[in-house]
Amino acid sequence: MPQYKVTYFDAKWLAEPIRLILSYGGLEFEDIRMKREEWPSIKPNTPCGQAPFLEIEGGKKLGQSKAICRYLAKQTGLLPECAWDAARCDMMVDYVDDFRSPLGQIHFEADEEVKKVKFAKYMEDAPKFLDNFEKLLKENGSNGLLVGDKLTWADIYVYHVLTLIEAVVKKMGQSLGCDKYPLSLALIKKVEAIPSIAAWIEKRPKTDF
Ligand SMILES: N[C@@H](CCC(=O)N[C@@H](CS)C(=O)NCC(=O)O)C(=O)O
Repeated sequence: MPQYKVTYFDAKWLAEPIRLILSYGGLEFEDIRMKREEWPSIKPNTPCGQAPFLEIEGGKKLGQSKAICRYLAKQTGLLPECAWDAARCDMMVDYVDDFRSPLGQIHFEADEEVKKVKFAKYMEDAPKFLDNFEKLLKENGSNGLLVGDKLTWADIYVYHVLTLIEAVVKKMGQSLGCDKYPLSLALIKKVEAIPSIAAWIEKRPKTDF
C-alpha cells in the first residue's frame, strides 16, 4: 500500500512536479486522476478546496502544490539545507510560475479573438523570461543546475514548467525555440536523463498538458 496519494485531474499542470519529485525519490504513490464530475464531492474534503492535494499515511492531507513539493523535496534530499539556497530555489520556482500563469489563462480562454491577442503578447514577453533563465543558469556556473552543484526541487519544477509551456505553445502552432537557449536546454536534458525521472515519464499516463 503506497505511503502517499496524489489527487488531481488527468493532467500534468500543477500536479506533475509532485509526481516527478516522488518518482525521483523512489517514493511509491497512488496517482489518483479524478474525473471532472467527481470533483464536487471531493472538494469539500480537501484542505484548500483545490487540487492537487497530497495524502500521507494516517490520513493527513496537504494542499498547495508548492508546499507539497517542498515537503517532498525535504524527504528526497532535494531541498537545500542552506537557507539562502532554499530561498534561491523558491525564487526560481516563483519566477517560472510568473512565466506559466498567464498561459494557463490563455489556454482556457473561450473567446478565440481575445485568445489570439493575449497569446501574441505572451509570445512577445517569452524571450524576457528565457533570457533571464539563461542568465541565472550562467551565474550558477553553467552546470545544468539552477542552484549550487546538486540537483534541487527547483530544477525539477522549472524543467516541468518549461516543457509544459512548450507543449501548450506548440499546440497553438508556435515554439519557444528552446534550442536558442542552450543552458535551459541543458537543464531540461539533465532532468529528463535521471533514470527514475525517465522511468516515470515513460510509464505515466499520456496527456498533452
Ligand atoms: N495555488 C494552488 C492552485 C490550485 C488550483 O487552482 N487548482 C485548480 C486546478 S489547476 C482547482 O482546484 N480547480 C478547481 C476548483 O477550484 O474548484 C496550487 O498551487 O495548488
